[in-house]
Formats: sequence, C-alpha cells, structure tokens
Amino acid sequence: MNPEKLKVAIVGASGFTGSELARLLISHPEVTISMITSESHVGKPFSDLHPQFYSRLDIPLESADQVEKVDVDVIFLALPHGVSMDFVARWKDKGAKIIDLSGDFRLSSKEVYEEWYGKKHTYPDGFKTSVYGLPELFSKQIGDADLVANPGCYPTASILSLAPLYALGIIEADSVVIDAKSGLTGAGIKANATTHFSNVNENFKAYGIAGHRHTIEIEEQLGGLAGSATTVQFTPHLLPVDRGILATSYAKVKGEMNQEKLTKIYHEFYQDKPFVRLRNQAPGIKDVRGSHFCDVFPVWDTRTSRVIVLSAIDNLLKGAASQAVHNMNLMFDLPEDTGLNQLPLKP
Ligand SMILES: NC(=O)C1=CN([C@@H]2O[C@H](COP(=O)(O)OP(=O)(O)OC[C@H]3O[C@@H](n4cnc5c(N)ncnc54)[C@H](OP(=O)(O)O)[C@@H]3O)[C@@H](O)[C@H]2O)C=CC1
Ligand SMILES: CC(=O)N[C@@H](CCC(=O)OP(=O)(O)O)C(=O)O
Repeated sequence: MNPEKLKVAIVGASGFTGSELARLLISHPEVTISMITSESHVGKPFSDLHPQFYSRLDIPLESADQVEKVDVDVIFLALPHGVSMDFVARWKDKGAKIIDLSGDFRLSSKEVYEEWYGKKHTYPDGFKTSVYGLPELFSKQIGDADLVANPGCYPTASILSLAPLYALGIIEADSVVIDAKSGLTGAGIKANATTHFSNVNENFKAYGIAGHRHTIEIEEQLGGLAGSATTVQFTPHLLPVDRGILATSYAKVKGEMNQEKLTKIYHEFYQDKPFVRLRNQAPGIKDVRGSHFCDVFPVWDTRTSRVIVLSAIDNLLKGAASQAVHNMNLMFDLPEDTGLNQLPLKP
C-alpha cells in the first residue's frame, strides 16, 4: 500500500451508491480502499454481492463497527437518512473527514429536518459544521470542511439548472416550477411495491406531489444564492429506466430577457466549472450516463416569456457517488477532476 495514498472506508457498500463509490475509487490514483461495510453481508466478498468487481475487489465486507479500529482519512457514508447521523456523531472526532451521501446534514437546522423528514434528528450539532457539497457553488467551503453533506440527486439537477438566475437575483417570486424524472436506482437497492418491475415497466408516474423532501433542499440552496427565501413547485416522477435524472425547470425573470442574454448568463456562471456542460440542444439522460457531467440547456420562450432549463445527470454519479469523490478531491486539495473524467456510456 502506498502510504501517501488516502485511505478510505465506504460504509454501506452493499447498496447502489456505495458500489458506485467503490467503482470510482478503485481507479482513483490517490486512493486506497481500506474498508467496505455492510451489516447484512458481513464476511462475504464484495464481489459476491457486486460481481462486476470479480477479481478486482474481492475483500470481505465488514461491520461498520470495525471502522472504529482502522486508521482512515475519509469515510463515505452511503447509508439511508436517519442512519447516517448516528455514525457522524460517533466518528466526528476520529480524525477522518466524513462525506455523508444521505440527507441528514443537508438542511439548515434540526427543526427544518424534522418537519420535512418526519423523524427526530439526534445530532443537531452536525448542522453547524456541515457544508453543502455542491462543488459548483461551494468549492472553497468544501475545501475547508470536515463534514460534507453530499446533495440529493434531484436537488443537484434542479439547483444547477437555476443557480445562474438566482445568483443574479432576477427570478420572479413564486414563478419556479421544477418537473423532474428519475431512474429507479434513485430509490435504493431494496425493491418494494413502488419499484417492482410490474409496477414500473411501461409505466410512468409522479410521486411525492406537493411535499417531497427535496423541495426544501432546493429552496434553501436557491434562496441562499439569491439572499432571500424562495418557493419552488417540485414534482418528481419515476421513470422505467435504471439510472438518470432529467429535470425541466420553468421560471419567470425580472427585466428584459432574450436567448442571447440567457445563454451568456449561463456561460459566464459555469465558465470554470468543468463538469457542467452547456448544451445547444435538449440533453438526454443517456448523454450523461456513467459520467460526472451535468448537462444544462437554457431556453428563452419568447411566446410565454418564460425561461425553460433542461438538465440531465446520472443520479448515481453526479447525483451521488462522483459528486462525493469530487468533494473528497476538494477536501484534500487534489485537482478537482482526479478520477472523474469518464465519458458517458452510450448507447
Ligand atoms: N440512489 C441514488 O440515486 C441516490 C442516493 N442518495 C442517498 O445516498 C444514500 C445511499 O443510497 P443508496 O446507495 O441508493 O441506498 P441503498 O439502499 O442502495 O443502500 C443503503 C446501504 O445502507 C446500508 N444500511 C442500511 N441500514 C443500515 C444500518 N442501520 N446500519 C448500517 N448500514 C445500513 C445497507 O447495507 P446492508 O443492508 O447491507 O447492511 C446498504 O448498503 C441514501 O441516503 C440515499 O438517499 C443520494 C443521492 C442519489
Ligand atoms: C427515484 C427515487 O425514489 N428517488 C429518491 C431520491 C433519492 C435521493 O437523492 O435521496 P436522498 O435525498 O434521500 O439522498 C426519492 O424520491 O426518495
């Protein structure tokens, strides 16, 4: 083992985002995977659960309790919300940086969390130190953080679609509608009635209408950019595909607007952001599948005087695992694109 490499633990490696983290980190030049955990599969070789790793990552899964005993630089928590918070509380003084993929530390306070997640928060001090891990907006703060709250998948696509306009303070109050669609892996590895093949195959359905927990995450971040609270209408849908998110955002803006001006605003905002690709045609989820890109296409509709922004990401990557690796790169002062330059898989 190269002692100069970062030693990482992936907690929750039996799940979808945990295995995608392993796939990215196994070929990251500055990382050694020291430990991977699962409570349901302790002792099994990782490649038994995820055969794509056969002969490349066969180490056994261990219980998360074992993380206490190893010296690691970074801990990735790929756990459900409500579970991560206890591990963060346990390991906050361990001397490792923590990147939490769950929603446990993304919001502004215990009160807001409990209202939107409908469960008690047991480590509210974490809200004081956590940094929202969206590198396009907070790279400096992420660089100084010990605890990063990796954004949700829908919020990543939604916030990046509207951030340039919010940052200028030109969004008309109460005008924003975000209509988003996700592939099934967004729901995690355990099947349930909603994600059962028979219920999703050749079907397409909205859920979480007027109350999905990502609404407040989007509102807090976009409101923060504008410097005043904002309301958005957010509706998620389940697509019968395995991965990918397409968000279509609509907004009214203050003052004069046209396509040229809109395109310029987006180019200026994202000019030094290597993983946001401004497109000149509507992006599809296959254009970003398997990659860390967020493809964004802003359109001015002269007829309705509305901005329409399409944005596409891979929910497991830019929406979760590759975003977490991007955050790790920033936290350890590595070039931000290290290990993240995979081109999309298509078809
Ligand atoms: N899937 C996605 O597209 C995205 C997911 N996220 C978030 O990332 C996190 C992980 O998501 P995902 O990988 O999809 O989830 P999965 O359901 O696929 O995996 C969750 C993992 O958590 C482990 N786990 C569950 N309960 C416990 C527990 N009490 N103690 C220890 N480990 C536990 C499971 O391990 P085992 O059962 O083996 O013990 C499993 O490995 C979630 O918070 C999710 O909301 C964020 C953005 C996008
Ligand atoms: C398709 C699907 O079910 N998606 C999940 C969101 C996945 C995600 O990003 O969730 P967290 O905010 O919990 O991390 C959902 O709507 O609950």
